[in-house]
Amino acid sequence: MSDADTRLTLEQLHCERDDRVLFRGLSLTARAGEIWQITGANGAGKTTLLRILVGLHGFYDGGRHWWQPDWQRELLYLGHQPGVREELSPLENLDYACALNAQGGDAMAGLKAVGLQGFEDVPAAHLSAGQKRRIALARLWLAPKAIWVLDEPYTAIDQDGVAQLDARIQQAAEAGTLVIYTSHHQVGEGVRRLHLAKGRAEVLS
Ligand SMILES: Nc1ncnc2c1ncn2[C@@H]1O[C@H](COP(=O)(O)OP(=O)(O)OP(=O)(O)O)[C@@H](O)[C@H]1O
Repeated sequence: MSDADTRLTLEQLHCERDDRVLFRGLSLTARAGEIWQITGANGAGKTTLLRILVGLHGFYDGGRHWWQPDWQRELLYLGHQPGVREELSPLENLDYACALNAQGGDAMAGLKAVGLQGFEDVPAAHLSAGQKRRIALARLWLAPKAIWVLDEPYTAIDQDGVAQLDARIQQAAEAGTLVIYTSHHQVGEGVRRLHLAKGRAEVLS
């Protein structure tokens, strides 16, 4: 691997919330084509770490991190909540998200890929939790981005959807995308693991 493959570097990151250390001394390098799963118990700091990485959690206590140049243009971030507007349809939600994030692609094809064909014009308020999550996930099937940061992407997704998402993540990584996600699922083969626990952050694989 060359330096050109480096997408993200963390150097001695340290974060406390409410006087509780979430992680300290967190250093790692994440490269193109790697898949990183962040694990840890509820409240361990997984969401906080992702929000720090994408610039949504401005205050933290030490260390630094930096991305490849132009990372914001290359970032596809899906937060802990599906982030859909209830009054809009899946198609409108996806168009809106793509416009906000400068992402192109065929929205209908994305919705079809996540099994929402036939629901494209139904207000999101009338959809199930899993279907709302699928609206957000449809972006993974649109124009490619070099960096995916996904907070609990498997939440509310059924077994077939989980298998499909696993395959999509693998496919993206094979095409060079760096994928970082949080999940309580078992860590898959070839996936690197960062575990947060009791103020410690350990790279386990
Ligand atoms: N809005 C907030 N204000 C203050 N502290 C918060 C806030 N949100 C979370 N925390 C604290 O930060 C810690 C880490 O929360 P975070 O959401 O990052 O955990 P997590 O590992 O993602 O948990 P989960 O698996 O439950 O999603 C928690 O212990 C919580 O007490």
